[in-house]
Amino acid sequence: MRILVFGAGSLGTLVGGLLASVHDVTLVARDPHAARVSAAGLDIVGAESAHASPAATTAESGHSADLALVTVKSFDTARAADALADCDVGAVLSLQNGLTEETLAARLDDPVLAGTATYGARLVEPGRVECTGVGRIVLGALDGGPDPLAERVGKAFRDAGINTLVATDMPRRRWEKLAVNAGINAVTALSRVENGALRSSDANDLAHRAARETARVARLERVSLPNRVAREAVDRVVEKTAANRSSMLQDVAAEKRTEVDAINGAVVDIAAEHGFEVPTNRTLAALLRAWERGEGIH
Ligand SMILES: NC(=O)C1=CN([C@@H]2O[C@H](COP(=O)(O)OP(=O)(O)OC[C@H]3O[C@@H](n4cnc5c(N)ncnc54)[C@H](O)[C@@H]3O)[C@@H](O)[C@H]2O)C=CC1
Ligand SMILES: CC(C)(CO)C(=O)C(=O)O
Repeated sequence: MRILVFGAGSLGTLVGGLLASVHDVTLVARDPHAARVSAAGLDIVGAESAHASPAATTAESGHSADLALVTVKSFDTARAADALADCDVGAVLSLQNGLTEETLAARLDDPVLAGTATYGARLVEPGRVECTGVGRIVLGALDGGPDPLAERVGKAFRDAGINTLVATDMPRRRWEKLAVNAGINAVTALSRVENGALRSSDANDLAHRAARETARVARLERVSLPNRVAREAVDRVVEKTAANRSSMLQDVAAEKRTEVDAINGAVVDIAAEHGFEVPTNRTLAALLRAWERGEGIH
């Protein structure tokens, strides 16, 4: 399969590097990473280890591929979609956090698949990515149900040794992941604690409230996600990732823009479309945006 990875930073470089063992992969990245991969290939270290030699470029458009993976941060999705509109791709798959597939689907005529990733990745330096945890890619039709295209993409991932599940219930899975991220990411980022601190602190209640509100909005969107399931998902992920610093906490610590708009912000916006108020998500989003503005992050 010819695969374009749009936005090869941490996750895109790891997944693209693994896919390159059996597929024809091109990374769209920024220099000096793109130049380094073009010249000397890339090293995957940590929980996975390999040397891979995908093509790499800084050119955003004009590509042709069977599949485009979108791995930019959620706030760069619209720009990625506009660049992909000038590429000839058979399908698009997002592995991002937050609700980004709608942005892609609204701007592209190509079929858009939904995906989630629990692999951990960190770009250590140009040309070198660390796999900080072997997780799983889950992908499937954006609206749910069986999908031959998703099956083909899933097989291509598995052929490259990537732990992959093709799911027929992506709407529920996306909203459950959104509930987890809405609860854990914003609360840990604002209180500057590891995920495990949510086991016992007052912040635990805040995370549960954000997740329950997200479940309520999912149901308004006709996605079956009971409050209890969303709350238990938060508790399960807190237990499994107790020692982790959430991606949003890492962004705040590095004084980088967060993905709050595609997580808590998306919950607020979709709730508003239904005339529904989500005060916990609204407050969390407002605090994070106030921090971003205060830091001068755009
Ligand atoms: N890193 C991880 O372990 C995981 C990340 N994710 C999600 O995956 C997404 C990506 O995360 P990371 O890889 O950590 O972010 P990252 O910031 O390391 O990578 C994104 C890359 O896209 C590049 N990019 C953005 N616009 C571009 C453009 N127009 N042309 C070329 N390159 C462009 C950036 O330069 C950056 O290197 C996020 O939504 C994140 O939440 C999900 C699961 C795990
Ligand atoms: C699951 C969780 C909360 C793990 O830290 C995550 O997805 C993130 O940090 O973005």
